[in-house]
Amino acid sequence: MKITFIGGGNMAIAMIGGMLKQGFSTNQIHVVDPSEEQRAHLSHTYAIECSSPDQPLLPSDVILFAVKPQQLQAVAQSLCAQINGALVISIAAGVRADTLAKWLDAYPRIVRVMPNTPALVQAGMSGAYATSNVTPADRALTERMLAAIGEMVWVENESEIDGITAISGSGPAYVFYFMEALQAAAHAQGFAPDVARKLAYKTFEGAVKLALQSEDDAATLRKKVTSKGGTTERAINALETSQVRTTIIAAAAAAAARSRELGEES
Ligand SMILES: NC(=O)C1=CN([C@@H]2O[C@H](COP(=O)(O)OP(=O)(O)OC[C@H]3O[C@@H](n4cnc5c(N)ncnc54)[C@H](OP(=O)(O)O)[C@@H]3O)[C@@H](O)[C@H]2O)C=CC1
Ligand SMILES: O=C(O)[C@@H]1CCC=N1
Repeated sequence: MKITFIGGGNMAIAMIGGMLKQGFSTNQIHVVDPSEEQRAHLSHTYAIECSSPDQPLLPSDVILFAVKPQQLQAVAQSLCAQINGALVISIAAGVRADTLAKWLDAYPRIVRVMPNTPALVQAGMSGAYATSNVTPADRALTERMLAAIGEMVWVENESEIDGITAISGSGPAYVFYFMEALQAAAHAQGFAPDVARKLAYKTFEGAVKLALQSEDDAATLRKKVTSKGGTTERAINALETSQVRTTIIAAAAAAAARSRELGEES
């Protein structure tokens, strides 16, 4: 399988890094990016071949669009004549498959994927939607690629990709936000930055590990930490009073709405 990434930014790097660690070889991956500095960085770090957008595409089984949603129309139209029967995958937030198909002169075989950056450490979570002309072999190709960077689910309705974007696509940023806050809290308790970081990160690691291995749901695990009249109860009460739970749900809804909006704008 040969894959050409169109765009070598943050998400492409996370996918490529994860794929290379999981058995893909450097000659299976090619990247097109306009920045000479970015191409040099990718070639140097991952030993993969990179080219600029004005050079012809190399023959590929998969052409994966990893540019910003606002860049996708111009980029897709400029490459339309060079798709040559490859499976087209787009990871751009919001942009609908039929919109991309139109920019590619009614190209029929398109899969929309919403990955996330933990792909870099093979702990990614991706959602995928296939248009009706995507073949079983195309699905298998997509699954092979996504299995290398973590877990994946197929969705039947394209609109579900907006929800996936809001939860697992953007989700790592919400988690990092909470980690930043916990680290700041540790610092406020007088711990040095390196100790504060360790306390916060290891607490996340331990809680996630426990939740993944436990038969208890998250609410039960939380209650097991919360002694009656104790310290955790005070903290959880403060979170509830500040409506943190409601705010997280509203934040994810705002992300899903932005995904739909990006679809309307494109
Ligand atoms: N970051 C994330 O966690 C996730 C991102 N996504 C989606 O992935 C896509 C990429 O996001 P992200 O990696 O964060 O963005 P980046 O801006 O980091 O990467 C996009 C890259 O595409 C390059 N580019 C611009 N024009 C062209 C062109 N003509 N040909 C080839 N490459 C080009 C950009 O170069 P330059 O900067 O010079 O313009 C940039 O290096 C977006 O559509 C986003 O919605 C999906 C899931 C998660
Ligand atoms: O913020 C964004 O728009 C992209 C999509 C999901 C994560 N990053």
